[in-house]
Amino acid sequence: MALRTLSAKNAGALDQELMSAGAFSIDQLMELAGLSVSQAVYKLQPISRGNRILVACGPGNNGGDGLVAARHLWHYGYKPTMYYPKQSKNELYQRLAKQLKDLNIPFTEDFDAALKQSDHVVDAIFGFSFSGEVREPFPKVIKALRDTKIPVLAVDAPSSWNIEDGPPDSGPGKGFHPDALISLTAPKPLVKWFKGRHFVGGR
Ligand SMILES: NC(=O)C1=CN([C@@H]2O[C@H](COP(=O)(O)OP(=O)(O)OC[C@H]3O[C@@H](n4cnc5c(N)ncnc54)[C@H](O)[C@@H]3O)[C@@H](O)[C@H]2O)[C@@H](O)CC1
Ligand SMILES: [K+]
Repeated sequence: MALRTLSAKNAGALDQELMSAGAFSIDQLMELAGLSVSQAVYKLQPISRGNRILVACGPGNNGGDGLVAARHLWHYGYKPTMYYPKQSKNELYQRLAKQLKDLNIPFTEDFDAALKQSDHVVDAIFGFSFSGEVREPFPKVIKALRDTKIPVLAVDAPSSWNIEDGPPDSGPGKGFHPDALISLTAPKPLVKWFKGRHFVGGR
């Protein structure tokens, strides 16, 4: 089936439209996005085959989706661990992080050590607003995601991929092909290069 895709610009415009004419709030959209991410993990990684989920969160809304997903995963019975090195001062993310801390979900600064003790990883580092070269502290994280044998679910985009042109030719993301992808609202043009299992979720 041919998939219709939304460019980064149009995906941003659609979010704006949902939050104006559509009367949705950002919290609501993020909650639906994160819920979908948690449901994709539930399908990909039955709890009986390992419940340790490492959730890598970036500084923007893609990271926010990861924060929401982790809370739902905890309630399903998984054991999430958070890697969230660039924590935003934005009130929405602070509330989401507090909700996780109140559940005693651990936050780690050592991504490599946490990866070794995980059964599945959620890549919620960058979504449709990623551009340019990957900046610190994320290059080593992207490399670890590229090299690990542990299955990776990418949220909205494999982090470091160009939203329109797909996998990068150089840099830490060269050769990074996650096992699964969940597109939010609608797939982005990069899905043309994606070969793994694909879900669509969110509003
Ligand atoms: N349509 C939907 O259903 C929704 C989408 N949401 C999510 O929001 C995402 C887009 O969120 P944002 O626009 O906040 O942006 P992103 O989360 O994609 O990334 C922006 C952040 O990454 C940083 N960044 C960008 N390029 C970088 C680089 N090269 N190196 C290091 N840091 C870099 C920026 O400084 C910014 O902090 C979507 O992909 C999706 O995951 C939801 O949270 C809300 C609902
Ligand atoms: K991502």
